[in-house]
Amino acid sequence: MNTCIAFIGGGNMASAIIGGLLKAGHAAADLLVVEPFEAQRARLAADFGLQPLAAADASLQRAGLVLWAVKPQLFTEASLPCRPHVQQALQLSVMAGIRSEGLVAATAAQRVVRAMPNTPALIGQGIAGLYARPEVTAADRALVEQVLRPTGTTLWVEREADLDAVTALSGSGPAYFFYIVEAMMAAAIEMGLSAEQGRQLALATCAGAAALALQSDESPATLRERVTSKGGTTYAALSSLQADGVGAAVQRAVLAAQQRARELGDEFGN
Ligand SMILES: NC(=O)C1=CN([C@@H]2O[C@H](COP(=O)(O)OP(=O)(O)OC[C@H]3O[C@@H](n4cnc5c(N)ncnc54)[C@H](OP(=O)(O)O)[C@@H]3O)[C@@H](O)[C@H]2O)C=CC1
Ligand SMILES: O=C(O)[C@@H]1CCC=N1
Repeated sequence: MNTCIAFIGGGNMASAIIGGLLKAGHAAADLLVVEPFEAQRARLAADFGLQPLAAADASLQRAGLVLWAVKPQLFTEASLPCRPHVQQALQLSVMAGIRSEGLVAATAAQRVVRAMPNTPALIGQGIAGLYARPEVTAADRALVEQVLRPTGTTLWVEREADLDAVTALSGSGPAYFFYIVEAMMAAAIEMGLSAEQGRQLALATCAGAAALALQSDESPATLRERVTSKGGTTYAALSSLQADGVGAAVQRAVLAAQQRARELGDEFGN
């Protein structure tokens, strides 16, 4: 891929994608980054050998793809100085909640793809939901897939509103998982294991369970039943989870994230 890519915002998500692109052989000279925060520019220079710009300038016109990775709250401010330079490029946004109409309005570009990645992208094991506006070509879609491939897998959705569900499920999802692991670790300590033993046992169990579910033809419900001996320990734990309404609470939590994604869209996304 010899497209020049400009990143607007060089934080966590941008760094995950930049790291993947460089590993996949993309030339550093064909990566531009606009990053106003000096310490972050220094980090990008040290980690990737890049020379980020402190502010947008005409060099952005080299970019065939502009990747938006600032916080949604800062999008309007970040887009103003970029607007004169990016109209011809394909726009790829990873910002939660900024709708594609808002991207068209702010950049005056027509070809806009929204992506919702997640933090396992940092180790190439992310999953990103993707939505393309009708003006986006098949070649544009292929380029987006190529850019995100080093960060993990991708999944296209047909309706833009579905990205709010993707955000709630897989975008924020790693945090739900860490929350459960934290609770398992706290229980380990309560039962007299060390924090490190608890961490190892909880994480290896979760990683193994996820790998098993991914490889198996059986549903997660069937796999759960296989762990659960009649009158045994798992049954005791699952009964406690059920009595505490944990399943319903998780569903409500995911819907709360979807609602927040919609609100961000209403606030910032046009
Ligand atoms: N973290 C996650 O799990 C996920 C995040 N996202 C989305 O990715 C986007 C980035 O998130 P994340 O990487 O975590 O955030 P970060 O805060 O790490 O990165 C954003 C970067 O943009 C910089 N920035 C601020 N203002 C401007 C500007 N005017 N022009 C250019 N750059 C600017 C920030 O600098 P400074 O620090 O000085 O403000 C910061 O370095 C968000 O929109 C988020 O919704 C999507 C999926 C998952
Ligand atoms: O919390 C957030 O808003 C972002 C979007 C998905 C993950 N982090």
